[in-house]
Amino acid sequence: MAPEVVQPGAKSTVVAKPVTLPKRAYITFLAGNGDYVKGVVGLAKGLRKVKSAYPLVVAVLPDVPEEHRRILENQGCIVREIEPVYPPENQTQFAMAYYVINYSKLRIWEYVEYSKMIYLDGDIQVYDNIDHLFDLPDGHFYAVMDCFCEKTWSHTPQYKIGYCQQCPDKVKWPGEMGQPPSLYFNAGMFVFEPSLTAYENLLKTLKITTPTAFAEQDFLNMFFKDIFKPIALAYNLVLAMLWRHPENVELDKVKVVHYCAAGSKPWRYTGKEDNMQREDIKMLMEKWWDIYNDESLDYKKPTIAEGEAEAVNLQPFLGALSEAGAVQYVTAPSAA
Ligand SMILES: O=c1ccn([C@@H]2O[C@H](COP(=O)(O)OP(=O)(O)O)[C@@H](O)[C@H]2O)c(=O)[nH]1
Ligand SMILES: OC[C@H]1O[C@H](O[C@@H]2[C@@H](O)[C@H](O)[C@@H](O)[C@H](O)[C@@H]2O)[C@H](O)[C@@H](O)[C@H]1O
Ligand SMILES: [Mn+2]
Repeated sequence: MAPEVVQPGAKSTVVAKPVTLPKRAYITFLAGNGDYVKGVVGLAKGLRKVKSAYPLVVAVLPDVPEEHRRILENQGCIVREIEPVYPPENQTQFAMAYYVINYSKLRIWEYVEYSKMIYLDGDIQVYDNIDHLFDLPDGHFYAVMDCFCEKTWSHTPQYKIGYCQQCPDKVKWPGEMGQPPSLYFNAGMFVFEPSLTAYENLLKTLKITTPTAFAEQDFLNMFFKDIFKPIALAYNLVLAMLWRHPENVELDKVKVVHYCAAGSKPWRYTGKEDNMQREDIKMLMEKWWDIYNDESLDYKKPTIAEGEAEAVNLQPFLGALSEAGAVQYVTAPSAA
């Protein structure tokens, strides 16, 4: 039925098309039946504590057990299964053997129902609201610069000569070694726009790219080199920065902490590894556990109050109306 046309002078109650705001979400990645699920529960509760306005999507590999998926759904997460992504056959020695599964992160570019997403590793915690990052201009890949000083980098020329992008003047890049490395981001946190074109290009390019030590992190740095825009360290404190570049860190201004240093996963913390007895590390462990153990931060399913039930029942009707396309006018006889 064609929508009635408003007669001039008639009063009309416009039932306008519900405005669909561009969808945004945080997203993380979970693999295996081990203890990283604790990291994701902590992240979900941390985002709730800072009153983020957006949901947390969890891209899970098929090997994540039903029980873990239930735990995450009961924490308000949107759990979505993804197929693994493997790099081409290779003899590469990854910095950590398990990095091979991290290529599966590439699946998140397929979530085009979201206009913009913020990816966060499961070993990350958000201590201040960072929703404003969703408003960064489109067309770029935003992430925080990494550090090359940990032993995990010992295979690289920059480590061998003591060069790090966090302090480029301390040990200068020698001219005889050509150009210094391009700015390089840590792939534990980034702001991106899902896109099927980018997704297809990522998978196609991966097939012809020789894997390297930092797996998908190296690959993403190569792929997004031209549109990568560094954002402040406060948005992804790679823990090693505390002892490698303390002059660059203002801990009380840090909004996001990335527990990626050896021995720093809070749910596995023993304090035995190098630097794990530092006072700032012990404080950050306590901060993480305070949120993880805080039951007041557990997800509570929204209940529909009696009166709202009617409104909620209207939704399908309004939805159908909006499906009809044109703005609907419901004319009422003129009061005059
Ligand atoms: O057994 C694993 C290993 C990794 N991950 C996911 O992959 C991310 C990247 O791995 P990790 O954070 O351990 O790398 P790091 O940042 O420590 O180098 C993790 O944060 C998790 O989200 C996972 O779910 N299960
Ligand atoms: O698969 C490669 C991983 O590479 C990165 O971790 C590294 C990196 O941060 C180094 O700079 C540290 O020295 C190291 O400890 C840490 O593990 C990302 O955090 C992770 O999400 C993932 O991409
Ligand atoms: Mn990590």
